[in-house]
Amino acid sequence: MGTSCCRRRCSRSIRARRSSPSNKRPAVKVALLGGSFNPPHVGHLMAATYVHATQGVEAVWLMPTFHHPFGKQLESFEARVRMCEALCRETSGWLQTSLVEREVGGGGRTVDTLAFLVERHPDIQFSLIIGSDILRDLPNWKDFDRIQKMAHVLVLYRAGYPAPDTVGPPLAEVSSTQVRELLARGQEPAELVPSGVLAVAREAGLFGLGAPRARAD
Ligand SMILES: Nc1ncnc2c1ncn2[C@@H]1O[C@H](COP(=O)(O)OP(=O)(O)OP(=O)(O)O)[C@@H](O)[C@H]1O
Ligand SMILES: O=C(O)c1ccc[n+]([C@@H]2O[C@H](COP(=O)([O-])O)[C@@H](O)[C@H]2O)c1
Repeated sequence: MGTSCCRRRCSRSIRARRSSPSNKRPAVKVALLGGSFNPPHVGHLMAATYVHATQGVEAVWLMPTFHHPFGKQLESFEARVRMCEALCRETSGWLQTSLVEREVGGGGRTVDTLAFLVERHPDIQFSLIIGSDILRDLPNWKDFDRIQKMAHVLVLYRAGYPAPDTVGPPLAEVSSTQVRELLARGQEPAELVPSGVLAVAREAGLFGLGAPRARAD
């Protein structure tokens, strides 16, 4: 999948729109869900599904970070992309994985990614999904005001992080941190991570999976 695929799919709908007799058709709407995805989990899937089901967007693009702006230590970009692609396979095709953050490079700031996407896809109207836990970090984001000019920002209510002006009901109480902690204890987070994502993680030996476990005796 990846960016090229997002471009292909969107180009198709854009071409269809351009060949339409009316040029008053609304823009193609795409919601972006950026994240570490270390690993992706059912909370990401629920967030994307909620937005696709209620916000009138044709597609949701997962944008795994290439360089995390705050320097989080993560599994490799390629491995996280493969896990995101496995998450996307849980849907009928409206959820796609974008490699754009690798293409943009730099410090991994969302404003730069968004500016790049807006220029590349002038016919797409972007919205940006963030969970309400992110609100406390926003003062440290680069140019959040500019982000709001380029995209409609949708703040989803992440369970445990109530805030004013969130959209929708509280979403699943699950995090990648919790998943990593379970894996580190040798527990299978089968109820929190789709099996296809876990299969990719296992096959690639991510999060210590498949590594020899220390014996207590
Ligand atoms: N359970 C959830 N409900 C709603 N939004 C979520 C949920 N989990 C993640 N998100 C949102 O998805 C985006 C990407 O999240 P990220 O990949 O950092 O996952 P995370 O679970 O927060 O990871 P970590 O525990 O490693 O910090 C963020 O905007 C975050 O708020
Ligand atoms: O643009 C910024 O300054 C900025 C600072 C921190 C995080 N972000 C983005 O926010 C998204 C969620 O980040 P995180 O740490 O919750 O995985 C991800 O796409 C990051 O690139 C963006």
